[in-house]
This record gives sequence, structure tokens and C-alpha cells, in this order.
Amino acid sequence: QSAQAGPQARTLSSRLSPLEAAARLVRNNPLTSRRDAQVRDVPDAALLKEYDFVVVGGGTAGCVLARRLSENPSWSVLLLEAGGDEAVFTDIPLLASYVANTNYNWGYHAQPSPDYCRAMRGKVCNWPRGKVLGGTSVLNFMVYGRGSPLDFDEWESLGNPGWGYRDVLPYFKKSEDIQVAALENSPYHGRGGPLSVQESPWRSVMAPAFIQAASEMGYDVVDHNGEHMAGFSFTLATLRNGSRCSSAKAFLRPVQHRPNLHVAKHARATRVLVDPFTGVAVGVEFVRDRKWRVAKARREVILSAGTLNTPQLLMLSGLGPADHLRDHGIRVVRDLPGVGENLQDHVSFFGGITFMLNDTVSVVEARESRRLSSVVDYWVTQDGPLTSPGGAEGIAFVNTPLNEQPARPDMELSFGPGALTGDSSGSLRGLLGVDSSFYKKMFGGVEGQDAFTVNPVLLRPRSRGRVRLRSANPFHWPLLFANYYQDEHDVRVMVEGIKLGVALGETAGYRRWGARLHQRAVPGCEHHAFRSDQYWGCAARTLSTNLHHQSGTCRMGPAGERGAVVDAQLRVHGVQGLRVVDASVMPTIISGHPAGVVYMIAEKAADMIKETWDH
Ligand SMILES: Cc1cc2nc3c(=O)[nH]c(=O)nc-3n(C[C@H](O)[C@H](O)[C@H](O)COP(=O)(O)OP(=O)(O)OC[C@H]3O[C@@H](n4cnc5c(N)ncnc54)[C@H](O)[C@@H]3O)c2cc1C
Repeated sequence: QSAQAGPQARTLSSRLSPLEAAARLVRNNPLTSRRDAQVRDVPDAALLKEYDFVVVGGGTAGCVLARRLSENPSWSVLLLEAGGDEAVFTDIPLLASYVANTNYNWGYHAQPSPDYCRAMRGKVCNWPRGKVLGGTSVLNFMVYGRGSPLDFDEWESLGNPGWGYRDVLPYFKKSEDIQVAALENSPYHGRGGPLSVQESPWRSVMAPAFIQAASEMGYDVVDHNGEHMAGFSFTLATLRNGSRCSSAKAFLRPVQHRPNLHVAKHARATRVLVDPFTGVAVGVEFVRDRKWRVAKARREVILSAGTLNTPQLLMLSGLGPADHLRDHGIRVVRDLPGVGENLQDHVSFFGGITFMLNDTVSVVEARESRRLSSVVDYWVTQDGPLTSPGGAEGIAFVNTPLNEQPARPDMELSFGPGALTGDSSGSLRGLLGVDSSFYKKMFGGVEGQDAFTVNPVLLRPRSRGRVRLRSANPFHWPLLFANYYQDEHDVRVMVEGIKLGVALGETAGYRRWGARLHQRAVPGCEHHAFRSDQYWGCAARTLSTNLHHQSGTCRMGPAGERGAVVDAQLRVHGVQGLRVVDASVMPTIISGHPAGVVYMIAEKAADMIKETWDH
């Protein structure tokens, strides 16, 4: 099993000769290696009047499309991205939560609600999204997953031919370059694709306890992306040489000099131009350097602006729920009631299951940042704690007693060798938006102490949120409604998941380190008996963190079906020359981490587009 074969915690460069270390330092030095991270920006004067394809959003999906479509030298492709280039620090896996606290994040948050996110500032959940080439793949925690094969069979059964597991598996493999020795010959993994997938080269000394817990909890150690999803594993992540492998790094940068590919950075699309009479998408209006411009598309416009921005752009273009558009004075081109609806996300309970430790075995930020060896390890040997993807060291997909499909787990338990107690810079709190008075009540007195976290994640929520326009002004944020736990069933499943998460932290391997559940009640839930179902239900609605896996707001479905926005070819219903290719097309959220699925969707879409035009 790959998960058992990986390296154990170790330190540093003592394994290298001084000469080797110096050579690596020069090669990996952030100051000398950054030039490759700059993507050539097309100056205004060089913009063409018309392109074959205009792709909006140079994010996770958009970079894949830019690469694949420009493989045909006779096609011209324009990629419009609202953000700029990645930075040195965005590459460092352990700093993932910092990135959300910078301008690389659009900075969205959901509308307040009394029913969830009560622990957050203003009772609003933060919904970070990447505003940078590479999009949210530059902000994310890099976990590489695909969900269950049954997720895709469900997509197909919902009227989307060509999206069953046997159809999509080749596209997962196409994008992937698996770099885990034990998986290289697996029929479920690809080699030689642009996207590097690795296990973190470094692990905490607690990591074996996680794998040991599998048998105690009745599970196997598995490759989650292989035959059986249920079970435990160390985290598989989109890493290259211990650094983040974003979509821009994997797909765009290596081909940026193709003469038929133009990339416009800091270019913000404001609407798709659709001829109201013919229903043909003819181009995109965008703003760069405060000037309004139009890029025309001969063949297609492709929206890859993500789950929150793609429906906003469609609505601004007159494609959406007619009444809602009229309320904002937008001329209705096509009444598409499903645009912005069906929003699904993975709500979680990060910080709610914190285990205090007797030993200095966890990752405590203040301690780590003083340890020069971690920095040297990272730059010289591409090893050490900084290579840990956002701190998520192990992942288990398990079944709560409420799950009716054991082959398709309904709960994830992720193990992090650190906790909110060690968040001295506040970057994790900043990412989540946790209110400071809540933090003090919950963790006051134990800040800086060793602890670890088990984070339960509700994989298949029944609740649905939505995206709506705040106004017809394209620079106004959309209104985002999370609606977590709107369906009471979701609370019941989460409560069962929390109990499994607590059981995980109480297994023998962790007891060895003196692990004990942080006993302080979640503020606002003190009136329930600690550890009762009522208590956990209240705690879940209070500390409703989420994994930022928002999907489904332009869902795929057959023509004529109310709520369907795109067909199985990802073409917008009722419009010609317009596709959506990003996380918004998922009809149902997958039971895992979605970025791998977004890559697959984009690879498949590129082939569908080529089939349409390649003759
Ligand atoms: C903090 C965080 C952690 C996560 N962790 C994981 C994880 O570990 N594993 C995982 O699988 N998933 C994770 N995710 C989710 C995952 O990264 C996303 O689902 C995925 O990247 C979405 O891809 P996308 O192509 O749909 O959108 P994005 O990657 O968000 O791309 C959209 C792009 O469009 C651009 N754009 C938007 N509007 C406009 C406009 N008007 N004009 C021009 N450009 C525009 C944006 O700037 C962006 O670059 C995480 C997400 C977050 C926020």
C-alpha cells in the first residue's frame, strides 16, 4: 500500500554533501527561479480583433483549456484572467492558509445566517476563491482526489451521457503524472501528464498513528482513487518537488510561448456578448487598465470563471432566471432558471475536534517559524514540514450509520498534525473567519500548546445554496447563500461523523502521545450535555467551517429539464457558441475533493470542443 510505504518524519540536509546542498539552493532559490512563474501578458496593442476561442478565467479549468485548445496551431486562443501571476510564498504547501489572507483571494463571503457559521465574524462564512493565474488551485490545500466512481455513474444517470466513471477515468489519467512509486503501475493512475501528484515527502511523528487507526476502526489502508474509496491513506496532493503544482504551473506556463495563445492578465470579463435575436455568443466584454474592451470569438466563448463567478457572468449577460434579471433591469436573452441554483459545498467542523497532547509532536506555528532548518529543508532538499499540503496529513473516507451506499462513503475525516491552538499568526482563523472572542472562549489558555485536529466533512449534503446578483454592476460581489444544514438530515449525518472523528482521535496510536479531547464546550452550546448528539448538532451549526468545494451552480442536465443550464457537451442551453467548463457544471457534488475532478472536466471538455471543430 502506498500509504504505508512513504517516508517518516525526518530532518534535513545532513543527508547532502555541502556541494550538493549549495547546488540545490541555487537551483531552487526563490529569487533565481521565479522568472518561470511569470506568464507573458499580451499587451493591448497586440490583442487580436477576433480569436477562435475566448476563455474567461485562467483558473484550474481555464489553464487546461488554454493549453489543450492551443495545441492546434491553426486556432487562436485568448485567455482572460482577472488576477496576475503566482508568488514565491503561494508555492509553499504549509502556507496554504496564508494565501487566502492576501489579494490572491477574491475575498467573498456568504450571506449571514442564524443557522450556521455562528462562530464566524458577523456570522458569515468566508468563501475564498483564487484571483490569480491558476485560480483556486493557487489557494487550495492541494489534496488530490476524485470522489467515488458512483458519483460519476450518478451524473450519467441524471441524463448526462458520456459522464459515467468508465468515460471519465481516461481523462483523470490524462492530466496526471503520479509520482508515488507504489501507484505508478496502477490502472487508476496516469503517468506523464502535466499535473504532478505526490505524497508530501515529510510527515509528522504522529502520522503512523493515523494509519494504525484504520484497522482499529474497521477500515483498510487504500488508494482512495483506486478500486475502493473507503479507507485510510496519507494525503495524495498536487505537489511537484515538494512545492504546490498549480494549474498554471502544470498546464499554462510550459506552453505560454505558443504564438497562437494570448494570455491577458488583470483582465476582468464583465459579460458575454450574445446576439439576442440569433442566440449566438459572439464575444466577451472585459475591462483592463480601466478601459473597456471587446474580444470577439469566431467559434466559441468558454466560461471557466468558477462556481461563483460563472453564474454571475451568465446573469449579467441576460442568461438566467428571467424574473431575477428583470428585477435588476437586465434584458433577458434566455430564461435559464437554473443559473446560480443547486449550489453544493462540503461543510465541515474544523477546530471542533481538537486533541491536546503531552508531547511536542505536533506542528505549532510559532515553534516552526523559529526553526531555520525547516526553511533550509524546503529550499534545499524540498523536504520538511513546509512541504505538508496545508497541514492535511491523512484522509479517511468512512461510512456513518446513516449511509445507505457503503461503497460511496458519506463522511471524510482528515487528520492534521496541528490545531487552531497553534495558529499564532491567525492565518487559519483568517481563512475561516473565526471571531476573535469565540476563539478566546474556546482556546484561551491553551494557545501555543501542542494539539492535533480531526476534521469531519459532510460529503453528500442534501442542502442547496445559491448565487444571485447583488446588482447589474459587474464589479459588485454576487450574493452567496450557503444554506448549510438547511436539511436536518445533514446535521444528523454530521453528528455521526463527529462521533467517528472523536473515536479516531481516541485510538491507541494517539493515546501514546497523551491525546485527550479538548473539553471546553463550543461557545453557545454550553447548555447541552457535552458530547451528546444535541451538543454536537449545536456545535456543527456554530463552527460550520467548510472545504470551499462550492459546485453545481450551472448544472449539467438534458434540455427541457428545469434547472439544467448546460447539456452533456457543456453547451449552455438555448445559446450557440457558449460553453461552461468549471466546477459549476457538476450536477451533484462529488464525495471527495473536487480539484482533480475540475481538471478531468476541462480535459474532457477540450476533447469535446476539438471534436466539434476539428474537421
Ligand atoms: C482554501 C481552499 C482550499 C481548497 N482545498 C482543496 C483541496 O485540497 N483539494 C481540492 O480538490 N479542492 C480544494 N479546493 C477547491 C478547489 O480548489 C476548487 O474546487 C477548484 O480549484 C475550482 O476550479 P474552477 O476552475 O472551477 O475555478 P477557479 O480555479 O476558481 O478558476 C476561476 C478563475 O476565473 C477567474 N475569474 C473569475 N471571474 C472572472 C472575470 N469576471 N474575469 C476574468 N477572470 C475571472 C478567477 O480569478 C480564477 O482564476 C479548495 C478551495 C479553497 C478556496
